[in-house]
Formats: sequence, structure tokens, C-alpha cells
Amino acid sequence: MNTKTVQTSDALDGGSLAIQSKNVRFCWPGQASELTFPDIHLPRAQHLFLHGPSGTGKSTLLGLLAGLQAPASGRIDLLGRNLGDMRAGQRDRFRADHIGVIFQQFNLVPYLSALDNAILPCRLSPLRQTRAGQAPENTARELLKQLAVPEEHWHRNVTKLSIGQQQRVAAARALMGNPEIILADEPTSALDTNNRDRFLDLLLTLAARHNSSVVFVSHDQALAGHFHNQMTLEADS
Ligand SMILES: Nc1ncnc2c1ncn2[C@@H]1O[C@H](COP(=O)(O)OP(=O)(O)OP(=O)(O)O)[C@@H](O)[C@H]1O
Repeated sequence: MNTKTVQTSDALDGGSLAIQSKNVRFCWPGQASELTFPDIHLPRAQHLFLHGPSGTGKSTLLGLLAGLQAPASGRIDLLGRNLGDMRAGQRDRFRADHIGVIFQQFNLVPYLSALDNAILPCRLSPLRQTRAGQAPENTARELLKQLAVPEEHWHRNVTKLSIGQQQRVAAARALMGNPEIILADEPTSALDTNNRDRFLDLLLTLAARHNSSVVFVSHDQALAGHFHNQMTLEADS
């Protein structure tokens, strides 16, 4: 499978980069073809829109950037650190400290309330707890408010919320404690056009406030204009 880059930013030194990847390849067990990915060069506080047809490897690439899988070859540096140099435990720590994720299934903890889900990164990372300020619960409340999750739902079990509300709780959790990188996989798939645009504006505005970089996966090319950089994954014809 071939992939190509449509547009990326100008080169900067490693210290100012959120993400740098080179010659990354990956093959899922049991799959005949290897996925090859374009190089990424994403400055801190800039956002990347990652799009392409189904099956071209968008979710796989986010998993590699999150350190959930390791590339078969190539190199990924986040915030100037080579993921390949870290042991599994160090990658987990790095993810908890520096990466917010909004994945397709939201990965919310089903038995916790919306508020407790939003606070969770602070329980897992002292660094994010420190960054969230003296009272992380107040920060979580503020984020839920900004993301328009109605207050009467904050103490409800998160599975009792609508899909759109769950997506916004997942976004609040990803933003909690100001991680430098936010990885979002189709977070607007369940929203209508109005809510989709509002959600995206909010996510990018809140991320910009904290100098976070967002990598945003979507099929929906109409969203591309919100982003500094774009990358297309394409299947072989
Ligand atoms: N856990 C897995 N085990 C085996 N193969 C997988 C796994 N996850 C993905 N794949 C395969 O890897 C390829 C890329 O899948 P991926 O989900 O990354 O694509 P995608 O572009 O995100 O697709 P979509 O837009 O439909 O979500 C596909 O051929 C898929 O079948």
C-alpha cells in the first residue's frame, strides 16, 4: 500500500516539534500487505488533519503515534523523544503524561460518571494533575461546561449520556491537564453538521489555549480547512 503527503509544515528543530516520524511501516499479524506511512513533521501547537479512504491505515497510524503498537521499521519522535528508545512501561508513562486520546469507541470508563472520566488523566499522571491546577475537579467542570455537556449529566454514569455527549466527555478528558499532543480518531462521526463544526471549533480553540497539537482523523474532507496541515493516506490503485 502506498501513501502520500499532501502538505506538511516547514522543517524546524526537534525541540519545537510535537511529532516527527520517518519511514514508518507496520504490518498487522495475519495481513498480507504492509502499511507504509508518509513522514510527519508537526510543529508544537499546530494541528494535522489526517484523512483517506477506509482501510488505508489512519487508525493504525494513531495507534503507532500513541505508542500502542511499535512500527516494524522507521522511527517516531514525540516532543523530541524517540518512542523506540522507551520500554513499554516508559511509553505508558509518556502517554499518560503527554498525550490525550479521543478514540472511536471513546475509551471512557463505563462505570464512572462524566466528571470522574474527565478527571481520570490527573489520577493517572501527577504531571497532568499539577498542570490541571490546585483543584482538578474544578478544571474538569470548566472543561465539561466549555464543551457544552449539560451540568445535570456530570454525575451521571457516562453510559447514560448520548453518543454526542460521550464524545464531548472524551474530549474533556483528552484536554485535561494540558497534554502537548491530542490524538483524535473520528470524534465527530456521530454528530450532525452543526454540532460537528461546533465541537471541532471548541476542541481546536481549547487545544490552542494550551499550545496542544491535535492530530485529527476523519473521512470528512469538509473539515480540512480547520487545520494547519493535512495528510492523505491512499490505497494502491
Ligand atoms: N487489530 C487489527 N488486526 C489485524 N488487522 C487490522 C487491525 N486493525 C486494522 N487492521 C487492518 O489494517 C488496515 C488498516 O486499518 P485501519 O483501521 O488503520 O484503517 P482506517 O484508515 O483507520 O480505516 P477506517 O477509516 O475504516 O477506520 C486494514 O486492512 C485493517 O483490516
